[in-house]
Amino acid sequence: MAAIVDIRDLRKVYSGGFEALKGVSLSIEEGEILALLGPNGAGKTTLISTICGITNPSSGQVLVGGHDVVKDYRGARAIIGLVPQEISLEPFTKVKDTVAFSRGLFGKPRDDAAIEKILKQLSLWDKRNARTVELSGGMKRRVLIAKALSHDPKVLFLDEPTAGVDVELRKDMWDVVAELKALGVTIILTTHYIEEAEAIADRVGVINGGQLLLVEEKDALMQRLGQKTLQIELSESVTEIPAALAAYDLDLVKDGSALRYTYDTRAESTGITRLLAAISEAGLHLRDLQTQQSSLEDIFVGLVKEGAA
Ligand SMILES: Nc1ncnc2c1ncn2[C@@H]1O[C@H](COP(=O)(O)OP(=O)(O)OP(=O)(O)O)[C@@H](O)[C@H]1O
Repeated sequence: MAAIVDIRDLRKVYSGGFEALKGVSLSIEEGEILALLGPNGAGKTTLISTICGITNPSSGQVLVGGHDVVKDYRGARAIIGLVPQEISLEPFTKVKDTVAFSRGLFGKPRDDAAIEKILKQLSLWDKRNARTVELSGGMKRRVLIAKALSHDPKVLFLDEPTAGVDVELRKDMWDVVAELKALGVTIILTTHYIEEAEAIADRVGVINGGQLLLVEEKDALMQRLGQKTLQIELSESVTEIPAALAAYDLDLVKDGSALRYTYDTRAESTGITRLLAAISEAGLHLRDLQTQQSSLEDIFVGLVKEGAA
């Protein structure tokens, strides 16, 4: 698959001197869903705004469909749909008119059939004559997506599409994203929620402090997030892991006074029962047990440490 978005060493220093992007490089394939995961202030919105040509980069380059977003803004913007974080709609305009107006802004000729198709895709057809002020929050978000799709973009950016949205509506939004992907739209979304990335993304990028810490296939990343450790404190320290326990993924920690077992919470069996029996059979006695779940936080910390090493 070809890259539809190509980001090369992108840096953004805001006028006050704050460096919000510190050299981000990333290629996004046509047809994929990429979730950019990161805490508040990580630089997600700055990255999306720069790709969409709303914020100018301090250095580096972004190509969308081969168009440079600075030198050929119109060419790039024509194939980009952007759903901003904030809901801002003309309250008294009808749904179908607000979507048709967005299409006009891109210089596209009026096309009632195209607007009908988009409204039907987003389950808004029944509401086409409603004024946006009359809609629920979830419907308003759908209207924003319809507006972003009105000029038939190839790439859709969703900036925190489910921030402050309840669980049911969030799932609804995930279905919408899946349907758009099925239509061949490339989707880049930002989120704070790991479960959101898990539910819909093909790849996940983790961004923090203006740096892209990793970009990985979702399945591989989630496997790491699903790992848990069990720390087995021993009554008496050992100098090495007994040969009888070689089959288990164990590390000797705390100067031999504890064993650390790493397991996958998603596996059918964690192997803990067998491990504890094997430890007992090997003649070791337990003093205490502790479990710890690896979290995105751990991954951040691990990555930041690796970066600093
Ligand atoms: N116009 C601006 N001028 C100066 N600093 C800014 C500006 N916009 C954003 N920043 C700073 O850049 C950093 C990244 O902000 P950005 O909005 O990109 O983060 P984010 O990851 O989208 O966060 P959130 O999840 O809170 O939306 C923040 O520290 C923010 O305060």
